[in-house]
Amino acid sequence: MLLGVNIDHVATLRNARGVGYPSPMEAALIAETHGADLITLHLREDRRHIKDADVFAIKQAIKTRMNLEMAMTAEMLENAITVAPEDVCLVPEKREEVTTEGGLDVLGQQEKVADYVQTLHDNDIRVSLFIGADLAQIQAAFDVGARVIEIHTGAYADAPAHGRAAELARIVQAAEFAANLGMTVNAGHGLTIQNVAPIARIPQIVELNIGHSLIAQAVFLGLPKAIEQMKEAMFRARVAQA
Ligand SMILES: CC(=O)[C@@H](O)[C@H](O)COP(=O)(O)O
Ligand SMILES: NCC(=O)COP(=O)(O)O
Repeated sequence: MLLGVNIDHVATLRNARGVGYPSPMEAALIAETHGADLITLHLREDRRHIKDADVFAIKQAIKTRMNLEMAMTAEMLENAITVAPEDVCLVPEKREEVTTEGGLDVLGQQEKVADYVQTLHDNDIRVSLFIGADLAQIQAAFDVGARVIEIHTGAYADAPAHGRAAELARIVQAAEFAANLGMTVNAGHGLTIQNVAPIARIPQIVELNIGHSLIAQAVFLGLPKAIEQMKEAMFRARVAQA
């Protein structure tokens, strides 16, 4: 199981004072040196954390691969084609949101999503759609040509203890459904060292993208240790499940 380290919130800390540190570039290089299988970053329309210069510079510097998260806008599409990351993950964005609240509504905009998927594929960029654990949305993702999805685990992560099992069951069913379609299944959002194991035990999920909680842990433990702890938790869960 692969770990994508999302470095958005290194940029949040940097931007708090408008200085050049902590550097998202340095975080990306440390992360991939200490176990990250890929680097994920979300270039939001409002640039509240990651900036355009971060994306261009990090793409040149990393040795693993870049998973660039972006909204479906002409500006972001042009950026993606110029930067040419290995992966683009299309995510919904609302200016007023604190974080990504829901999955992409593929069903309600199939033609538009299909156009973005095709254009990115034509530029040799693999496309993942960030969607909720919703079978109709997964089918729509397949129908518009996407062969990778990232299941939004926020509802699971935010669920109260008595509601978590139901959210987990939805993710298990969604992962099985997507894998049966031949899709690559990733997952992410709100995952922590405390809640990651049940998600890591889902055999069809091949990659987790984790950012906020990992960077938070890094404040106290350092980034290498935080990554090591997360990979250990994922590995133990996987082995226990086997
Ligand atoms: C798409 C997703 O779940 C994460 O990448 C999240 O968007 C991180 O960025 P924010 O914390 O700014 O929402
Ligand atoms: N797509 C999920 C991601 O990249 C990281 O989300 P989070 O761990 O910051 O909530």
